[in-house]
Amino acid sequence: MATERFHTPADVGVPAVSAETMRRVDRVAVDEVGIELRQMMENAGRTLAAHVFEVDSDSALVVAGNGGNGGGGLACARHLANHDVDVSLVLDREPEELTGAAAHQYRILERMGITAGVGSGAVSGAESVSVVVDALIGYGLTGRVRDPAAALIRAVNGRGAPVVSLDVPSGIDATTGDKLGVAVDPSRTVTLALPKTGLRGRSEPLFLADIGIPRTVYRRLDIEYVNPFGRAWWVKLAS
Ligand SMILES: NC(=O)C1=CN([C@@H]2O[C@H](COP(=O)(O)OP(=O)(O)OC[C@H]3O[C@@H](n4cnc5c(N)ncnc54)[C@H](O)[C@@H]3O)[C@@H](O)[C@H]2O)[C@@H](O)CC1
Ligand SMILES: [K+]
Repeated sequence: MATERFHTPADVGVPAVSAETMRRVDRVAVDEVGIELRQMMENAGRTLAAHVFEVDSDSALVVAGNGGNGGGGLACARHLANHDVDVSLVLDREPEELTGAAAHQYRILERMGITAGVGSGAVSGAESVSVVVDALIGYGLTGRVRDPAAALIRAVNGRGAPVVSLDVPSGIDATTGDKLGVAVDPSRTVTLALPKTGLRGRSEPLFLADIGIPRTVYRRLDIEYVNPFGRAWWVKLAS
């Protein structure tokens, strides 16, 4: 099967990958090349913050889950706060239940004096939100979206504020593009490293962020890759 490609404005073709292939890319980057997940996450969070600035930089609500997607969103929250954005935070679980990279990122925010609300009521009740960051679920979605994430997604859509989704809109299967029950309806999506096949044909603008994965990673996996970024840190993509 021919590789599906997205295209940059300069007409560079970028291969689209399934969740499974993306997971392999991440694994090779970490295990074979020695790039730590937190390094990539820092780049993801910073670029995501830059996109929030482009949409509106007054006040942001970051909605985060417990995986790598949530970790990127929490890193973004830190960058936003450092740049004087009024940040509020909502998690899909109690902070004590966070694990791994998400717990690490959250602990930093706590020490900065930023604490999270939990659940959909905290999304609906948050005051003055000019943009929402959707970092609930990325390519790690498994099966139909369950509560409390499902209720959080409905509450995010219900706010009517512009939404920036990290990697894939939460609730969309990264490989197939299927809505698994309920999904965030973003005003833009910032996907990481390579576009996911499930993002093909979506109506919101799509951007590809450079999270620092060198081409040797793609070469090791026989993924045909030409630098799509030029000298920039992100690029717009068309499918
Ligand atoms: N190179 C990398 O590995 C990087 C990955 N990053 C992000 O990490 C993501 C992948 O991370 P993970 O594999 O941890 O997975 P995700 O973070 O995509 O998904 C796991 C989260 O989704 C929830 N979830 C999954 N299925 C659900 C369902 N059916 N109903 C309700 N909740 C559900 C889990 O409870 C958990 O909170 C990517 O999409 C990307 O955004 C970034 O943080 C940067 C670096
Ligand atoms: K997301």
